[in-house]
Amino acid sequence: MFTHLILLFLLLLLPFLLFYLLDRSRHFRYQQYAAWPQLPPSLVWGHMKAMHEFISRGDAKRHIDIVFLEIRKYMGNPPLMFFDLRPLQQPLCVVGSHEIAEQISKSTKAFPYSMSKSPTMWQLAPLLGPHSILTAEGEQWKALRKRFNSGFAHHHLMTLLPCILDKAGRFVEILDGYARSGEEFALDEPCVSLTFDIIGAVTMDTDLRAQLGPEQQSEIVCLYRQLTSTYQRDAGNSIRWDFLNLGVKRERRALARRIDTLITDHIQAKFTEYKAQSDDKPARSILSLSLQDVEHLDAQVLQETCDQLKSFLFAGHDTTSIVLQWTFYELSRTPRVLDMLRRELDEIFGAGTSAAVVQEKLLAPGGGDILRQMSYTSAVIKEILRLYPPSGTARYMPPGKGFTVQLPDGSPLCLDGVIIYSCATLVHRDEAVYGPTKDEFVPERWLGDTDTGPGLMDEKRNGPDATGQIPVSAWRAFERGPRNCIGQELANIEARVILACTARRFDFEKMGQGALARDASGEPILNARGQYEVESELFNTMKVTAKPVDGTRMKVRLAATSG
Ligand code: HEM
Repeated sequence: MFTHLILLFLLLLLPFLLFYLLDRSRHFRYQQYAAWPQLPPSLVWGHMKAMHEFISRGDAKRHIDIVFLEIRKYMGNPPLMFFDLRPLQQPLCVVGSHEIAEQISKSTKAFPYSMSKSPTMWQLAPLLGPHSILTAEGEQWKALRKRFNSGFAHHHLMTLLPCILDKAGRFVEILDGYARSGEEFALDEPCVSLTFDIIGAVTMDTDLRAQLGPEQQSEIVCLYRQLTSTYQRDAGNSIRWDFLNLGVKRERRALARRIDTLITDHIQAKFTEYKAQSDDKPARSILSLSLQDVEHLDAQVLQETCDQLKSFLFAGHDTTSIVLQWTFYELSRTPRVLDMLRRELDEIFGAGTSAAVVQEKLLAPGGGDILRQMSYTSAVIKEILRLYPPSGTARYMPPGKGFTVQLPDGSPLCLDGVIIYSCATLVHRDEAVYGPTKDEFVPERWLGDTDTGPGLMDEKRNGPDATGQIPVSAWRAFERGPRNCIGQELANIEARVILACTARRFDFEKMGQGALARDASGEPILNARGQYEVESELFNTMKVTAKPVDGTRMKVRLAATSG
């Protein structure tokens, strides 16, 4: 009898419960973020269904940034877009206006280190380590940045030029081999190996031997490659399901532990070596600089240093290899730019195109200044990073912090409680800033302004583009503010050196996706913008960062001018 009464009571309660849930859902879906620009939400699916529809309109492997570009256009170019992905993910706001992106990244009195990083970055903990500079906050982050800043300063990196040139020389040999054999290959592989070798030498003071192939490369490289591949299994998907896959999590933890052991052993050996070294022959790597003031290598310093080396390996190899791949591709289909670039390199380095010629010039007294003279080369790199930024930044402020930005129409918007994705791809392709050529490869737009550093925070230049100049905050491939990229100078030096060694020596030809279209006589078709037409567009896919979808399949030949 009593049980019946309870059942009856529950039955009577059910409509109220349903009404309450419906009311809450309505609030979540329709009212809570009603002021934010968004696609029409569905009561059940939020924006998941609408997003899925956009994704299905093209190749499902395209990077989510490309889908965001399409949604922004559909929505009439709002400065930011809200996506309700609850309950699968927290609400997401994608920012495409440089004025708002700048407010998110800059230091203010209330938020000196800018908005906090997003908790979604914890997915990368096995790759970066739990104490990574990329995810650290507050004073802990500040101390790490201080400890490593001097290692990434220009004058220190210039002392590492011989080692960068040495690795670039090996890269040229590998491409020479492909040119001789004429075989098709994925350019991603030699580019990643090259940047692995450079980052290993520059930061860890070790030869990772990544360019020597699978048999000879260091175990760290093999394990790191295995670990990154666990993040690429659902490449292209915007909603990541691997958080539900406990097997993948276990695999990542096991790989991360083995990498940690190798790196901590390496740090201990180097520490002993540095302490035994005489002061007149100091080691030059970023690791040695960071251990300079360390008297005793306790467990905490060891783990912290290990996490930073892992973070440098991750952040420092993938991004730069992407820049190289897109640069070689765009050069292969833009003869005007290739010609200008080669002319600049001829003027600076003379007629010979071998890596040895470049090495000799750059290592001669005053050689470092040559890198500064490479203005067209720098404009090419800056333009590639505008069109194909490998990553953006994801931030989050818990509810109640009061992190408020001003929208372009002057109204305030509190960003608390929402994952904020400041999307460099959207900012870099904003028609209001870059005009009708926003999607075109035009390095000339940067001539006279090839700097990729923080730039001056001039209010006028950050405001609407009244002067015709591109506002400094509208180029943010390395992000801006206190959490900007610590390795940007290294990336710039690497890219310039590698282009100096290769751009005149090789002609690349894209195979498959992005291959040149040809007329009836087999000649490539030059369009009005000075670019060869392609059969299908090459595009980025999500592989932790944004990478060309097919690994950039290429053939390479020795250029007619090479000698
Ligand atoms: C073209 C190459 C590169 C690009 C486009 C790039 C881009 C970026 C971006 C967008 C961020 C901000 C990430 C965020 O907010 O979550 C960042 C941070 C960072 N990058 Fe790079 N990066 C490049 C090369 C490098 C290199 C060569 C290194 C060398 C170690 C490096 C190390 C780092 C580190 C440690 C941070 C975190 C800085 C901090 O929070 O204090 N990056 N990078």
